Amino acid sequence: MNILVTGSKGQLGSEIRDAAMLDGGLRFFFCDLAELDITDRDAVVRMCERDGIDVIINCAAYTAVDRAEDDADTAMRVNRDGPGVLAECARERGALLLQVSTDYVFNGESSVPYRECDEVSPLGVYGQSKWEGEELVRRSGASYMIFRTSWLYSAHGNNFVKTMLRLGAERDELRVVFDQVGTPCYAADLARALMHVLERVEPGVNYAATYHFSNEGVCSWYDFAVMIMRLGGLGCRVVPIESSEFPAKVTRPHFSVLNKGKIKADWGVDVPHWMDGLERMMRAPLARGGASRGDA
Ligand SMILES: NC(=O)C1=CN([C@@H]2O[C@H](COP(=O)(O)OP(=O)(O)OC[C@H]3O[C@@H](n4cnc5c(N)ncnc54)[C@H](OP(=O)(O)O)[C@@H]3O)[C@@H](O)[C@H]2O)C=CC1
Ligand SMILES: Cc1cn([C@H]2C[C@H](O)[C@@H](COP(=O)(O)OP(=O)(O)O[C@H]3O[C@@H](C)C(=O)[C@@H](O)[C@H]3O)O2)c(=O)[nH]c1=O
Repeated sequence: MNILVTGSKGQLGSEIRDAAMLDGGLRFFFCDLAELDITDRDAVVRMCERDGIDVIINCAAYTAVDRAEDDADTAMRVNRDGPGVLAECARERGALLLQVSTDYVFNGESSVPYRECDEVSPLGVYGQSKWEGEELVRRSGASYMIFRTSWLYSAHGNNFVKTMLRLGAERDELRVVFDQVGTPCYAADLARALMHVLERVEPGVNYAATYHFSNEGVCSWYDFAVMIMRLGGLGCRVVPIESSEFPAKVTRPHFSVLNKGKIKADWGVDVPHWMDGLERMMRAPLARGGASRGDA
């Protein structure tokens, strides 16, 4: 099976690359923006033909949540139009598309973990663009699976954990919101789940499914920050604040925990607890800085 990974130098793409090294059965082709812009239809078709691609894993995205409010055109182009291009190409060649999406498609008004069939109502441009990307994939006629995840972090690239480790080493005190509740997801665990599914897909089956995947458990960004400081051995005090006290362009959902029952039932995917994921990430050589393309 020949697998194209787009946006391969981001957090998830990098973790898939690491996971792929341990898996001999699948043949991967990794491309980031410099090699393949997912919005460039001709380039996507050419590359898929050249490499005989059977599966596309789309890790390319515009992930700057606040910046997207002022740069909606780019966010929409990458997060909506890009998956549309990939889905069309997948349909034409009978390939399978794995699209990655977000908990930010929900408005956070629920008090129980979101299921795949729950109504979406994004609060900002980023969430809206990801939802519209999902819809283009669903309507394309391609064989697809959409994986919504949340609060992704990795030793590769930039994310909340690395920001907390950096700021925690510089400051005595950090103020972090306690009224946004969700579940962090170690990108290595999502990468492993995607590999697990890929190893079990059956040729010729037309998949059309949406799944939720993050780590197990529930916490606020405040709880997450406290645990990061503790595991990082940092003395920085973390002060809980309300979202209104942390200036941001866009409102984040107050509750965006995902229910992962469906992916566990359909594929037998193993889901580690978020604290377990965080412990493993902190042991990775790049966790506290070091050279990673995403850190530039
Ligand atoms: N980060 C998070 O907290 C969460 C992410 N997700 C979703 O998970 C997926 C993976 O996210 P993550 O790994 O964090 O993303 P990153 O932002 O780490 O990586 C995205 C990659 O896509 C590249 N890219 C941007 N535009 C294009 C384009 N037009 N064509 C090809 N590549 C492009 C980026 O390049 P460059 O850096 O040069 O722009 C970057 O290398 C995304 O779909 C995201 O929406 C879901 C929930 C949480
Ligand atoms: C740095 C910092 C952030 N915060 C808040 C801001 C925000 O509400 C929350 C998390 O900060 P971030 O900037 O990481 O948040 P954000 O960019 O909203 O993270 C999101 O990214 C996109 C791509 C997703 O798909 C989501 O699942 C989610 O991971 O913590 C503090 O309260 N104090 C701080 O010192």
